[in-house]
Amino acid sequence: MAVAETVAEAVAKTIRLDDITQVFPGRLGTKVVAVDHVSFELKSDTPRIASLVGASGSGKSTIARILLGLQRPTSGQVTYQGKDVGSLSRSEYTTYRRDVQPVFQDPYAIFNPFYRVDRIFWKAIRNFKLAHGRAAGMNKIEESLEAVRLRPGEVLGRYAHQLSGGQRQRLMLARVHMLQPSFVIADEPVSMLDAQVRRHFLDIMIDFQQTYGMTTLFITHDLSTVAYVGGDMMTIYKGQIVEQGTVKEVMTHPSHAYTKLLIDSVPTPDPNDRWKTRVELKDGVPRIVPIET
Ligand SMILES: Nc1ncnc2c1ncn2[C@@H]1O[C@H](COP(=O)(O)OP(=O)(O)OP(=O)(O)O)[C@@H](O)[C@H]1O
Repeated sequence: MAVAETVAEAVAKTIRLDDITQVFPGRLGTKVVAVDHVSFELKSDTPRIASLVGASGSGKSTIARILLGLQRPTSGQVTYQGKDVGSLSRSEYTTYRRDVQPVFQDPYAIFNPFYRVDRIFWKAIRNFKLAHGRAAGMNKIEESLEAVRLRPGEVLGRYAHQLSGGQRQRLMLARVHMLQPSFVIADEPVSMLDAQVRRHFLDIMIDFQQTYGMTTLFITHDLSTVAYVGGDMMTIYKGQIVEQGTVKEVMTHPSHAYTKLLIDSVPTPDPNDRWKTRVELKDGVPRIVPIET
C-alpha cells in the first residue's frame, strides 16, 4: 500500500476516556484506586505521540488496558468514534480492535512458545482479512518486516525464545505496520531494551507517526525517552493526571511537584550528583523534600 494512499484514505478517528475511575480490591478488604477520574482523548487527524509518564503503580498500565478494551473501568466511559466501546456492534468492535493496537513491554505474552513467530502475522492476516492467498500474505509480512528493518530470513520460521528482545519488539512493530492502526498503545515498550536498541525502536515509532499518521500513547517512567520522542506528555500521579502539555512546555516549566522531581531525577553521568530529593505526601498534597543522608 502506498504511503500517500494510507494517509489520504484515513478517516479522522477519536478515542476518548471520560472521567475514568478504576478501583481494584486490595488486601484485607481495602480498595486500590488505580485510576482516579481520568479524562483525555487521542485523535488521529493530527497524529501525535503523547507520553504518559509516572512511577510504578501510578495507574499507567491500567489505563492502557482500559483503552485496549481489556479492562472495563469501574466508572466513566471509553468512547471510540463517539460510541461507548462496551456497546459497539460486532463489526464496529472488529474495526476498533484493528484500529487500536498494543505494543507491550514483554512481547512474550503475545508469542505462543509452541508456535513460530510467523503465526502472529498470519493470525492478523486471517482475522482482519488483510490479504488473499499465501503469496499475497507473505508479501505483506515481508513488506512489514522490512518497514521495521528486520530481514525476513533472520526472523521467520523461528520461535520467540530464539530471537533477541529487540527483534521481538520490532516484530510487534511489524505487526502494527501490517495493521496500519490509527492508534498505538505502547506500554513501557523499551524498558527492557539496551540504549542502542531502544533508540532504534523509538525511531521506528516516530517514523510510524510521521509516515503513516499513527497517534501513539507512549507509556513510560523514563523522561529521557519522552524528551527523545517529543510531542505531548501527561504526568500521572497516584492515578490522576496532574499535568499535561507539550513535552517542551512541561519539561521547561513543570508545575507539579512530581513532574519536577521526575525531571530532577534524570540521571547525569556524575557519580557525585546523587538524587537529593523525594516526593512526600502531606495531607494528600505532594511536595518535594530533601532525602536525609
Ligand atoms: N488486577 C488487579 N487487581 C488488584 N490491583 C491491581 C490490579 N491491577 C493493578 N492493580 C493495582 O493498581 C495500581 C496501578 O497499577 P498499574 O499496573 O496500572 O500501574 P503502573 O503505573 O502501570 O505500574 P508499573 O509501571 O509498575 O507497571 C497498583 O497499585 C496495582 O497494584
